[in-house]
Amino acid sequence: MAVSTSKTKTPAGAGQPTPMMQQYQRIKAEHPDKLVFYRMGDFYELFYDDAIKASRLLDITLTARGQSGGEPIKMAGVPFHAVEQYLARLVKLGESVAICEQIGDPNTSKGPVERKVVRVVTPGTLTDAALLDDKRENRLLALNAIKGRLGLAWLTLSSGEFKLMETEAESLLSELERLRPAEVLLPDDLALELPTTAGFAVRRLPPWKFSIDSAERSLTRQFQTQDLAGFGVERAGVGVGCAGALIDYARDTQCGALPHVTALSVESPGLYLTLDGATRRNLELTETIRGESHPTLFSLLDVCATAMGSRLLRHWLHHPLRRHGKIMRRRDAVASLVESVQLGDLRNGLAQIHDIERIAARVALRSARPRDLAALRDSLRALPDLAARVPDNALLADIAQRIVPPPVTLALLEAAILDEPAALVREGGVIRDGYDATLDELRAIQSNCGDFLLALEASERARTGIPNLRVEYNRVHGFYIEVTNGQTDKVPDDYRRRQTLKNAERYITPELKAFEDKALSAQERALALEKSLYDTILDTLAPEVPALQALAQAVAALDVLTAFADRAAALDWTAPAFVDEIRLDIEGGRHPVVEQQLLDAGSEAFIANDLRLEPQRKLLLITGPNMGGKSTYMRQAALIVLLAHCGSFVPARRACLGRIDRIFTRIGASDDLAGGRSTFMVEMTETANILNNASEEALVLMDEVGRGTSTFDGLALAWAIARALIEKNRSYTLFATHYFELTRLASEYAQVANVHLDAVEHKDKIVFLHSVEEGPASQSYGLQVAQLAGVPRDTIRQAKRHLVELENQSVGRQIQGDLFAQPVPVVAEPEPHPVLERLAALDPDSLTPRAALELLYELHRAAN
Ligand SMILES: Nc1ncnc2c1ncn2[C@@H]1O[C@H](COP(=O)(O)OP(=O)(O)OP(=O)(O)O)[C@@H](O)[C@H]1O
Repeated sequence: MAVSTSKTKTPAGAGQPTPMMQQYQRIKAEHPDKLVFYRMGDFYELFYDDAIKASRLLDITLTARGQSGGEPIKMAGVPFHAVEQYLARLVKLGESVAICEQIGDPNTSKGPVERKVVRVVTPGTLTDAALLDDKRENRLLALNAIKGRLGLAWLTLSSGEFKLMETEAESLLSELERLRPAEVLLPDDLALELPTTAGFAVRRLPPWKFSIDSAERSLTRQFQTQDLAGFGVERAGVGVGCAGALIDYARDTQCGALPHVTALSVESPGLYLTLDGATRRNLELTETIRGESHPTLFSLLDVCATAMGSRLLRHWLHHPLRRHGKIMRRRDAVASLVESVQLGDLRNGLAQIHDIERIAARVALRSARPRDLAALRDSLRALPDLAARVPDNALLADIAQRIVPPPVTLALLEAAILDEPAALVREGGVIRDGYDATLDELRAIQSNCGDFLLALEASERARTGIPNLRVEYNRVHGFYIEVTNGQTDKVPDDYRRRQTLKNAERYITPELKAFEDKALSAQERALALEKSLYDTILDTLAPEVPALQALAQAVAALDVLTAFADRAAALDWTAPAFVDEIRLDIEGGRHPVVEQQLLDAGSEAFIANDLRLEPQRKLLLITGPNMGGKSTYMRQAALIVLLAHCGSFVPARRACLGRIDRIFTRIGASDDLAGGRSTFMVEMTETANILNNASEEALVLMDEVGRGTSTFDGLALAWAIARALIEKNRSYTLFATHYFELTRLASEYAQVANVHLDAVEHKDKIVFLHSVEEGPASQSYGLQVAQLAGVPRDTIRQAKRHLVELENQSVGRQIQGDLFAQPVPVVAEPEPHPVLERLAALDPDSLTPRAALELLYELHRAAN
């Protein structure tokens, strides 16, 4: 727990606020929605409500100091040297912080030292290495919706990537899942509920910030262009408005320009396979359903040697390509890498490369530290060797061509920066000897210091006859001559006492004083000179930033392709083939993550399975016992398709993929309690999305749809949904179900086939075979699985008895058979109403008028 002990002026006195508090209030008024970290000496202090909030969020002590306007001033503080760790925590909690530094000189200023907000830290605009996750992009996103059109613009400040798109308003949630922003900006008059559990901070801005006019002004100013014609954004009006709001916001947070954000590009929706939010979650691409980072497809594949590679891999997994041409370029590059004898060396070479992308951004933002520049230099130096190892292939040759170090940058860094520079410029020890003559001279004065002191010591010993006299230096007292107490009577007249110790006296002489002045001023001047040389180096590097960013992208792509090759070789994956047809043909397919888990656990080997879908066989009804492997089989199909579309090899013996435009999944039960939707409601919302949007090129996975409601409702729904998928959507469909009745669809439709996962009973135990066979399953083994799970034997026995009763009843009534008799299912035969029974039984001709009237009253009573 940090306790503020700042000794600087306390805001004191009742009545009028002190000048310092007036200054604080002025600054706070400009940042009402942020926590203001107000620098006071060695602390950042927070006041009033900010202090209360920070003390709660950061668990720091809340104090009160002095009064302002008759009220005690609440205050909390954090030490300046630990500020990063507090910022990291606040930003994680979605807070934004304005950092207000002392920029005036406390010794010369009258009244409070001049202070200014020098940067604003918000969740979506982080660039500090200490606050960023190496393996994840940090995105700021702005969105708006006008007349059913959704505009989105997003910026990754740590790389300069700036994009926009326009799409239908319904895509909002899936786009948020795809882009995973850290912070979202939207107009404050937009009536839109964003998911509260999505892990991003939300900031509402005045609507005019999103206007096209304002956006054009901000964007042309940013890019220094006359208009936006060169960016191809004319047809994305809502998106342009978002881009404008976003760039203004990002500039404000950095309190200055963003020189590395040099272009804006439009992302067209048809570029990637569409994956909705549920699908991304269900397939556990980068996070498990429980939100953990392991085991996922990403954790299996991420053997990238650089952080840039890891981030690009994450991006590729969420953006599988659609066009076969581009995919095959990547796949062929992976194939050449798999074949290459240099693969190991390439990976070692990549491991030498630091995070050029983020360093370049810090250069642009002028926050690059000396060690960033040293790391940049070492990385650039390693590039030619890396490029030389790239095997011969079209895409790889393109990449190799782009990983050439910019010669001027490398030469400058090699000449200017020490091999291992100090962490901070103000400590000195950053600029290499020989880079600047004046700096060399100033440094020579300091390093000659030692010789001078030794010579002076010898001559003073000779002059005074004091053999143990010493000439020394310390930071507090400067230079001095030390004489032990027994010898002080020998001290000459020109010695002036500087300090008295217990056993010795320390003196200074005019000669030593003159040397001290020269040495200390040389040191100060050297530090100031290093600082200004460093600033000039940053200036010189700034125009190179776009080239460094392009270079970083190329290194990242090489890294991901190399990681794909490593995985392909290590995990025995094969290159997929692509055809321009409707077909999905997988031989010996495996689920990559489940397979690895089985391997890690040392259990039985994963059973590979085939899958064939084509226009004459478009829907597979998958039956089989619980735990049989239905979900695994379905998910592995989606993962193989997705991996293939990323350019990776796939876990199969052979795979041939036709045209696919989307992957939909309706898998597993998940309550969306925060969104106020029950399991069944989530299930039906996802199903509605599929039925409304899946085309014949979509891959649809339906896992036990209908199980969230009563048996008959569920069965009837599953039946109708399957028919819609066959007749209307005609998508590639895998439909797992426990409703055996659905297996009859195969006799009704030629495009439907039954497959099942097998199990056998062995000595009252069930053994899962995990192999997919043609035809429907013969039984469900539900009770055996329950027994396996440890349900008490008594309960299992009772269940068995009840099962027999149920089966007898259902045979007697033949209820489920009716479902398939007609296109419109009759779910259950209703019990005949007593009134109807009575009416059916009577003979109207035999009734008197009076008896008829009485009967009418009687029936009326019965009906009510
Ligand atoms: N092909 C396979 N080879 C080896 N083990 C497998 C295979 N498929 C599945 N398994 C194992 O069986 C477990 C259960 O598989 P899965 O969840 O796919 O079953 P399921 O049929 O969907 O069950 P439920 O109907 O209860 O949802 C997996 O966690 C995995 O350990």
